[in-house]
Amino acid sequence: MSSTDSILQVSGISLSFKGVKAINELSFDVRRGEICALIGPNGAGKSSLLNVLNGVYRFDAGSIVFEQQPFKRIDPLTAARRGIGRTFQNNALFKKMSVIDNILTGLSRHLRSGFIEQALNLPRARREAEDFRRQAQGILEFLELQAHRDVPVGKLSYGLQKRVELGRALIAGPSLLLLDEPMAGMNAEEKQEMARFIADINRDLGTTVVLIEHDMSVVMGLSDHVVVLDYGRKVGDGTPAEVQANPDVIAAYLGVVH
Ligand SMILES: Nc1ncnc2c1ncn2[C@@H]1O[C@H](COP(=O)(O)OP(=O)(O)OP(=O)(O)O)[C@@H](O)[C@H]1O
Repeated sequence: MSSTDSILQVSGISLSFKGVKAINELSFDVRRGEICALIGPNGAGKSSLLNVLNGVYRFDAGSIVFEQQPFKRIDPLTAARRGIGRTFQNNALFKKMSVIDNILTGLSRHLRSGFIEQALNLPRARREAEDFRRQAQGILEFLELQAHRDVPVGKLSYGLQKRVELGRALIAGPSLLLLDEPMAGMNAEEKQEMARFIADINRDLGTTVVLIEHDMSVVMGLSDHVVVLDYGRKVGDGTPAEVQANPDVIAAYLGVVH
């Protein structure tokens, strides 16, 4: 793979918490336009890795190149501005706010008008607000959430709430979308729907996706590329079929109940 094919190059990164190596000399590439799944037993370092990739944690060693630009001291705001979107394991939506207003919170980092302009509802702030609502409307349609537009998020089913969270990450137009267990806690039907939306985002919007998922049938059906972690180290990297046949991966999973 040439370097222009890859959107993300992780080279030899390590991260420790008081002597615990959460990530240990990890290297892998994510190809532009692919869906890459991160799998591995509990505590393998998957969430820590997503936290490194969107600037929540700072890695101790190694290097990361995103969109041909190195990043060392990136923070979540800069990561978002550079095109890295993220959802979390436990969603952090505003339960009393409507679906559309929750989705709009995903744009607050992109405001061009200042606080005073917004408070006084000056023309630039007004135009910006209209622009943002149009974008949110587009996301609602894409994720088939129009019927729930004005409903407080807390009144929606769990599966729909997770879809709103996806919309909130999507409205900022990320080129790389990091999803931390997007199907956790869902029933089979909700999982299938979420998998369909992730595939649609990837195909129709061209968004590269890196996701953490425990359900192997979802991973195998949805991803182009699978990276397997165990104790912070990479133990497998390839297509779903390659990874499934890898003896090290089988060993890492033996006896592990997910
Ligand atoms: N903020 C933190 N402080 C201290 N230790 C941490 C912190 N975050 C993660 N760890 C440790 O780093 C290791 C990797 O944890 P991490 O949550 O990244 O694993 P994971 O693969 O995402 O697990 P899970 O599937 O359970 O979410 C674990 O030993 C964990 O206890």
